[in-house]
Amino acid sequence: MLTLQYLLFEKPYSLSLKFGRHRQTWTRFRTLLATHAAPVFLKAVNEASVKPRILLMGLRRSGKSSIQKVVFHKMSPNETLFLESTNKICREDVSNSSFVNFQIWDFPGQIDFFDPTFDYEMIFRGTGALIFVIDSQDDYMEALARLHLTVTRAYKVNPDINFEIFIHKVDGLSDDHKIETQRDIHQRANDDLADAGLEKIHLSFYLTSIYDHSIFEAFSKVVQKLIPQLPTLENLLNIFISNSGIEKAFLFDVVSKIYIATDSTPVDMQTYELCCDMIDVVIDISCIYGLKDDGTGTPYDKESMAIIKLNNTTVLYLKEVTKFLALVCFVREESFERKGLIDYNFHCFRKAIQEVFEVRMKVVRSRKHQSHLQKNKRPTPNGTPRMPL
Ligand SMILES: Nc1nc2c(ncn2[C@@H]2O[C@H](COP(=O)(O)OP(=O)(O)OP(=O)(O)O)[C@@H](O)[C@H]2O)c(=O)[nH]1
Repeated sequence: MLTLQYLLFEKPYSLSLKFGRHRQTWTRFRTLLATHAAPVFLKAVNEASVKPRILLMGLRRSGKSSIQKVVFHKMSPNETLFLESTNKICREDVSNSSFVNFQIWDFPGQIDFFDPTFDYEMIFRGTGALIFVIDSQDDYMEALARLHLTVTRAYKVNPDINFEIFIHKVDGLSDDHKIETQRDIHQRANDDLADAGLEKIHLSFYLTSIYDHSIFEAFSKVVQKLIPQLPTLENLLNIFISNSGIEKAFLFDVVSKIYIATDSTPVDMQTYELCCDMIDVVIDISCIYGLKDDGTGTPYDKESMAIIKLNNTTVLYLKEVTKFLALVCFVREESFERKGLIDYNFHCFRKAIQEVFEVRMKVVRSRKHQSHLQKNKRPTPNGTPRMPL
């Protein structure tokens, strides 16, 4: 066992790992904190008081409200057939966990940028990501024109926005047709930007459908770009898996099934789907057998953990990390024989995650306190000092 100590904002930050295979991890861990943690926290401090905003835009009936309902409200995809058209901007706070914390604004399809009552400058100024939904089963020429108008307007106001294009409803397309549609939309959207001299704007494209996990995966990637602690989380996961004989690990927001971080090995869709299914199984079984007789208690708490053995010598291992986060790992059967080692390293990993969060909260609290003091220092309009609250 080796204990690592590093001073972070004058707070001793320690992580003890039992090293299964590699013994030089402490150097990597120290480098991680030095290179990532400090700048990441400073960014978090600056942004902590403002919740990043995600806008859902696109033509009428492209599927915006359905996406929001399926991802964040557990609505079944078939029920979205009965959703009514949105006729005003709907805002919603998503504050599931310490890291997933943002606002989603669902826009009506017919929004008009030239309408003087629509203050798009104010809206785009505080936006982290703009998701533009294109219905791939429909003729998308009008959608592309609207995309161009939206992106150019938004970029002028706020060049830091992430532009995320969901080529949606791909469940109705064959595999070849999907690839062809994505290529065509990608080409046309970028050509339009190049014609306007705006080739520096980067658009990210995703093929999505509410009828499979693609919408959760795409949303995970959108949200990850807004989490300032992402590099720290990824590096902690890398250290954890390499010392525990784990093949792949995801840090999940249990409520939305968005994965907020994973290690640096590539993600494949099937692995992600298995993890989502496992979370569903755990929560469903907990809801039946995990609550008290009078129905009180929560289906997900400190004790939550699950092991599922697949028939291909792989083991799925789920453990609670915080009130809203779960770690889901893929382990080979032979590596899972050293479960004690995995559990010990997991314990250290969880502690590290909690400390990352605590430091952030501490700084947020002190900032709030300082701004409160400053507010009270300012004289009142008639010149008398303010009473301390
Ligand atoms: N096949 C398929 N249909 C979808 C998908 N997502 C949404 N839909 C359907 O598309 C229709 C329109 O969905 P909405 O979510 O109401 O669309 P919207 O963009 O919010 O529409 P407005 O509120 O009018 O702007 C509904 O009938 C949904 O069931 C998808 O991934 N695949």
